[in-house]
Amino acid sequence: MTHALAIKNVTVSYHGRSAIEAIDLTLEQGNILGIIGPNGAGKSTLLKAILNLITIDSGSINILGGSLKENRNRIAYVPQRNQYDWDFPIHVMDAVLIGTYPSLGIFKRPKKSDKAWALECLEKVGLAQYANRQIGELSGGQQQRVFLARALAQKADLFFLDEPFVGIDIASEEMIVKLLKDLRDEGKTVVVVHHDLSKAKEYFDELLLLNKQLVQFGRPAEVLRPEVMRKAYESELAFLFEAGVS
Ligand SMILES: Nc1ncnc2c1ncn2[C@@H]1O[C@H](COP(=O)(O)OP(=O)(O)OP(=O)(O)O)[C@@H](O)[C@H]1O
Repeated sequence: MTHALAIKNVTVSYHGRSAIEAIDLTLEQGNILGIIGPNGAGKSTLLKAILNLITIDSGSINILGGSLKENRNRIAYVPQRNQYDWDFPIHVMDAVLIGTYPSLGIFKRPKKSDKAWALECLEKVGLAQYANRQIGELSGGQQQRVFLARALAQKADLFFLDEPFVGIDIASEEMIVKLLKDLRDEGKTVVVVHHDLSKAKEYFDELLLLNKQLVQFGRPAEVLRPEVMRKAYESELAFLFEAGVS
């Protein structure tokens, strides 16, 4: 089976300062990977590099055995919630239907079957009854579930989510985790940028601990060891102690 991701020696910098350095990673399909690390560790940068949203200085990134361009239709991306304009007037159903556009073509009207599939995806996230609401009227957790429904509508094989649990209620978080595990059980791959370490063991099959460089990659039990975590969080802890927080 081809790898979900094969990242070789990837470095990215902004204005001459490196944000991630020499990252190597091979991820098998059928896993949920959590990308963790302190603030400014380069987690979002790595995700953007994989998705070709920023240019890499060096290295190579292979997705599902090919380039991003070749596999674009097999990839779904849920950005951070704060990257959306929630006042933009769009119905929940239409937001999900956008997920079917790769097969639909952007100027074609959705068919009955597209609408039925979008509704099914909304059902999976428990929001079918909100199909005709404006998206701005929903709670943060519901909005995040709509965007997961949109990703599901895409029928992707590889899902990327950037901080999906920030500012959402616990019921939505649990529902999203369950859906991600269902996707994994179907053989799909899920990559999540995440900063709350307390649930990391429960949520992820693999963890990538980042602090500009790759500190550790492996099973949560291997990565979440104090001596490993200290390597990544040392400077953050030193800062907190200096600031008088204990
Ligand atoms: N557009 C940009 N221009 C310049 N520097 C940037 C830009 N985006 C990120 N950086 C810098 O690159 C480094 C990595 O940032 P990044 O957002 O990838 O980290 P992160 O681990 O996702 O952080 P956080 O957990 O705080 O969201 C940081 O030092 C950040 O200030």
